[in-house]
Amino acid sequence: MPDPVRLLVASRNPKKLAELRRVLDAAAVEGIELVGLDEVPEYPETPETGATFEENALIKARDGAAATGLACVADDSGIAVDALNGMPGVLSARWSGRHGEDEANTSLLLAQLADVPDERRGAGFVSACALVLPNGTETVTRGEWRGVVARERAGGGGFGYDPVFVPDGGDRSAAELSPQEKDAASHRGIALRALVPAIAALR
Ligand SMILES: O=P(O)(O)OP(=O)(O)OP(=O)(O)OC[C@H]1O[C@@H](n2cnc3c(O)ncnc32)[C@H](O)[C@@H]1O
Ligand SMILES: [Mg+2]
Repeated sequence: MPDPVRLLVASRNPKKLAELRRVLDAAAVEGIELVGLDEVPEYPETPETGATFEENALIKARDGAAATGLACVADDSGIAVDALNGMPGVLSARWSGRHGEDEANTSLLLAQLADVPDERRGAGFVSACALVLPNGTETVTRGEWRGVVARERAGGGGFGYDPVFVPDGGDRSAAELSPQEKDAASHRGIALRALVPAIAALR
């Protein structure tokens, strides 16, 4: 058996990282070893200031591939709310001002939508996943998960806006789904599964 190909999974969000690993593991691509950012020397990271999810995912994956010489996969994601003309979008992680403050971000979104009636609370989680190879080859995929923004939080699973996002076709929030249920339907699950053929081709 040849040595496994090492694939860097570039995310600083432990809960998102766990989802990335779960979906890639479930795809059971043999001969690929997933490597986390804590297993490679630290490298400077370009700010995620792209105008689109695709640009930001590429920023993260290009940094990882260039710094380590490994193939690198990265996700950039967020929630696009219809009544806010697609915002927070690429600003989802820092909607309340600071990067990664889930509680404050969710509270602000609920407050902004307080007067929006039930029939206009549609939203979509969006994920762009990028795979960048050391030779410069780039592949980007996208997934979307439609639902509505609830009026209050429910559930303790997931992360980010999950407690206030109720996916279409059910009445539970994303934070009330099992990890497997979330992976099967989610934006990131869709985008990552679309990337699997390109990952399998690394071997
Ligand atoms: O950039 P990395 O290090 O991967 O981790 P991050 O958490 O900063 O991730 P993003 O920059 O892509 O920001 C995505 C934000 O969108 C939200 N988000 C994305 N996917 C989500 C999901 O599945 N459930 C809930 N919120 C999600 C969440 O608030 C994240 O902070
Ligand atoms: Mg980020």
